[in-house]
Amino acid sequence: MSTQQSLQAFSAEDVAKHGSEESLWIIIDGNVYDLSSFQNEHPGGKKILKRVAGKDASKMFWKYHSAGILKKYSPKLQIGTIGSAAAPPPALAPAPAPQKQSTAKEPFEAYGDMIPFGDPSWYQSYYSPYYNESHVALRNEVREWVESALEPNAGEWDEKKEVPPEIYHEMGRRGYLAGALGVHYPTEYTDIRPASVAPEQWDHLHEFILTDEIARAGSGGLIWNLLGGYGIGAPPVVKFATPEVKKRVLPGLLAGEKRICLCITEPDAGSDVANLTTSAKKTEDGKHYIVNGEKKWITNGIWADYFTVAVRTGKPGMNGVSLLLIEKTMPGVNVRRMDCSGMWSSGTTYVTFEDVKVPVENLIGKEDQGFKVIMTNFNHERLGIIIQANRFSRVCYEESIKYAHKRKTFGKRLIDHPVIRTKLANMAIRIEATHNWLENMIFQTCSMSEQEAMLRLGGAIAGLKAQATQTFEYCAREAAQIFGGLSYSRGGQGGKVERLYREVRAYAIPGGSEEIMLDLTMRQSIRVHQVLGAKL
Ligand code: HEM
Repeated sequence: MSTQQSLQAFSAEDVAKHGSEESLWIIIDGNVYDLSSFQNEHPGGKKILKRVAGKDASKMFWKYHSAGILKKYSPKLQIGTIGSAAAPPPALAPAPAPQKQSTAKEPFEAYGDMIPFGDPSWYQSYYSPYYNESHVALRNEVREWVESALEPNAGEWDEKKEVPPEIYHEMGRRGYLAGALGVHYPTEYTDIRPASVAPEQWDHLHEFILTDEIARAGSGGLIWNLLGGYGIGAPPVVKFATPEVKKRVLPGLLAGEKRICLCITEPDAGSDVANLTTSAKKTEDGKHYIVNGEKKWITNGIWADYFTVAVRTGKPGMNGVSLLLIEKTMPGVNVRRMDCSGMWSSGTTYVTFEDVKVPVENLIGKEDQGFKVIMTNFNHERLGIIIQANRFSRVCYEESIKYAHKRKTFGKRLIDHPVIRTKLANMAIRIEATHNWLENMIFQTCSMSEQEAMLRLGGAIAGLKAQATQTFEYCAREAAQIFGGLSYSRGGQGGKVERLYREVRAYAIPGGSEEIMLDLTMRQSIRVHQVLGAKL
């Protein structure tokens, strides 16, 4: 295995001497790869490599692969570069770190590959009122990690239905878990600090950037593995658990050493939360609850140490619901993996509670007032879904525009066909509309109290969720059409699009289905605006 340190400088003539099966070297973009051993395991076949042995194979390589392949295989196969310097290849070069202060008058330097609409506009040197240099620094830090450690492996992990636990620990060590709670950065429960942002500066825009950049790996399964259970299961504990429980539970959770999930949905109660039936009956001595019931589609359940569970402690309807922190070590907690059409590495789980004895100290918030706790979770949960769905739409668009520049049909590139440009434009206009509204909403949450945001933004965020998931569905479909057969087989150039297409429903249904969201948009906005003075 070669490392970046041991790269050597070669000339084209040196490479030409290795043009046989016994010693098979090729050049891609000025870098030299030794494929002598790899040729037998090359998924595209051995013969095709022999044809370019000893030569510059850049054109052929880019015809059949996307950039992630080089990132994944370079450490193993790259032995040098053409010319003098043994600099890291472009695909592995660390992201430039422009650190200019932004004001509404001065945009940041361009970042990323500048594909039109391929990144949020403030990455591409457009003016924005929202961001400062700490956002730039975090963006660069996260992107570097995602591009080197996550994106090249996302497909493999999804097929295996498992992300190495080390990656989750790394989320903790980097302070990303602590920064993903929809609240201030909780320095009171952890000594971990993010590398690029002072904890007191950390705001909802940082969390937005963190989620958006991780979503760029193009796998809902991966991002739900890392943030799916935690991002909705941990905030109620942070906000409403007793000080003793917080002290005992939070340090391990924030460090990524322990895992948590949120259990609300049941086989018979999804968006209709007020009708859940999992029961929690108090023992006669008043010291415990005995919990019985089933929870379904629980993200991360199979790996969870803690379960934030909605239970019925009182009368029917929303005023009889409470939240309990149930622990894996308590007898009677059982989990089994569910088979779903997508999100494979997210660990979708069926959880059963059978006579689980839970100390009353594990109550989160007040008895029978769990519905309020659940309500305070919604904006954060939905904004997370929106951020991810919109970046996935962008990934579909970005993959498509790149592919459209290399694939030729009827004698010209796809991008030269007006029908393909129209498809790309229809994707881009939806993505940009969603992103701009999303930035505005997150900016509001930075400025409003949580209570105010819950009341005033609930309707708009519900509408934005519907818009984001409809956009995702649209973009996944259009990208699949552009990729043709490549989006129907798993892996390879259309791999991200194939996977994302299967993940669309995981965004349009949970966290409030599109139908419920659209209705809520109007119901809640009308109610709030009547209070604010709308004459209707
Ligand atoms: C560093 C060198 C190379 C590596 C690491 C590599 C790796 C791979 C991998 C992992 C795949 C599976 C599909 C995917 O995940 O994209 C693949 C497919 C393929 N490769 Fe390569 N490859 C290399 C060079 C080349 C070259 C130079 C050619 C052509 C001369 C080539 C032609 C193909 C073809 C035709 C496929 C099948 C594409 C399809 O299924 O549509 N590869 N390669």
